Amino acid sequence: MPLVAAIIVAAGRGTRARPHALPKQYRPLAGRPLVAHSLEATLRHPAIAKVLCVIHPDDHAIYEEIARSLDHDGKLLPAGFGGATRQASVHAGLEALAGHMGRAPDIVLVHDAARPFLSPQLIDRAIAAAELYGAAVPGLSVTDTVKVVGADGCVAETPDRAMLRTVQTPQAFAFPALLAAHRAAAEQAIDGFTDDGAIAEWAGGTVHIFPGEARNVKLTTGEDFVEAERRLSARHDMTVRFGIGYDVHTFGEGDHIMIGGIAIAHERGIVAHSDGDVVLHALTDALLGAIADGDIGTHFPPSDPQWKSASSDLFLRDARERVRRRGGIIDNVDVIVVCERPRIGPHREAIRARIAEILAIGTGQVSVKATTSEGLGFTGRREGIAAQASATVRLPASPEGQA
Ligand SMILES: Nc1ccn([C@@H]2O[C@H](COP(=O)(O)OP(=O)(O)OP(=O)(O)O)[C@@H](O)[C@H]2O)c(=O)n1
Ligand SMILES: C[C@](O)(CO)[C@H](O)COP(=O)(O)O
Repeated sequence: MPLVAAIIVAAGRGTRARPHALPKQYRPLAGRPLVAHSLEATLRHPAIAKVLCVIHPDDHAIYEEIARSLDHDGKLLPAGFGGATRQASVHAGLEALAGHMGRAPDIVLVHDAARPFLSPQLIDRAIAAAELYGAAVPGLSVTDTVKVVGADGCVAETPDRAMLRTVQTPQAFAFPALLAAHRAAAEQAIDGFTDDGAIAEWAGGTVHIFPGEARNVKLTTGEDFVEAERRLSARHDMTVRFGIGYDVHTFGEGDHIMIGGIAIAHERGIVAHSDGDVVLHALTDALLGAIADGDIGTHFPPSDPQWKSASSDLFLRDARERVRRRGGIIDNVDVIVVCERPRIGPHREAIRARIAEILAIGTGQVSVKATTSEGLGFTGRREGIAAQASATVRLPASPEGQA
């Protein structure tokens, strides 16, 4: 059995997918950052022993959070830092693999973080082709007629489309040969290869083509994200689930309170075992309700000292992961805060952004509202604060999703 490693290249800036607050590989797709889809596909594949993601140094914190959320049994290696071009990023990944793995892999797959629809069958074909040929890329026949256009903007040539293929990733190679080709290109300062097949070819190798998959598209523009979301939401094997949550905390000593993961200055603090964030607690219960998985107290008992003063984003992240492990997608969450003071309006956008970040969804999927209780009851008497939340989740209609 060959030792197989995969490199996921995720160090680009996603300029063609802008404007968006995040580089495209961290932008949510079906409730998960884009890069998490490719990472999961490779981590789950039994023939791949190690996975290494190449990231931009500026993205270290966001990537580490995603890496922590993945089940990988030690299969995910520490991230490598990429370069200014895709070629430089792949080279950095190959060098990192050579350094991190006691025994260098026999075969390496190089895959774009921007291709989230990577199937196990395509990985199987890539590994088989690399074993057989040493260098192989997935290709699709061209169904449109392709023109070569001259500098004058007019057609210069119409190549025979039977000879043309569009190529995708994962591209698969004998590891030593691809590393040597990248090193040779770097030594000669030859840059600008847009795929690894081209580097292998430049180094004198023969590159084979195996069948790619039409669904294995690369998300390059904002429209590609819209289309990918549409494809995923058009799945008929998902069922819509709805959950609610409610939480109350008493005001006590202190000078701030946590609301939706944001510290807000206030003349009172909160009495609680954790940080007492009613918004994150209500949202946690809403998500757990949607998947019928108990409540926040079931998973984080207040009697357990380890949750003393815990930051409540931990609870919400746990609920998010429970949804994900069932193959679920968070469609939207809505929360209403009930208090006379502090005023929530000035903090609303910060709270929405923080919740969206914790849940790895878009801010457009997060609603935050507030009301007073007109002086009535415990909130009216300013003795405490309450929050109600709802969540809509889609779960696979399969037994695993419903279990
Ligand atoms: N310096 C770079 C450039 C690209 N990539 C990765 O290569 C893959 C394919 O590149 P592309 O889709 O072009 O991504 P970007 O370079 O980020 O996009 P753009 O060209 O629009 O900026 C992506 O997963 C991207 O993160 C990389 O690791 N390092
Ligand atoms: C590697 C690749 O995905 C194969 O089609 C493609 O060449 C990457 O190009 P990009 O400009 O870096 O997106």
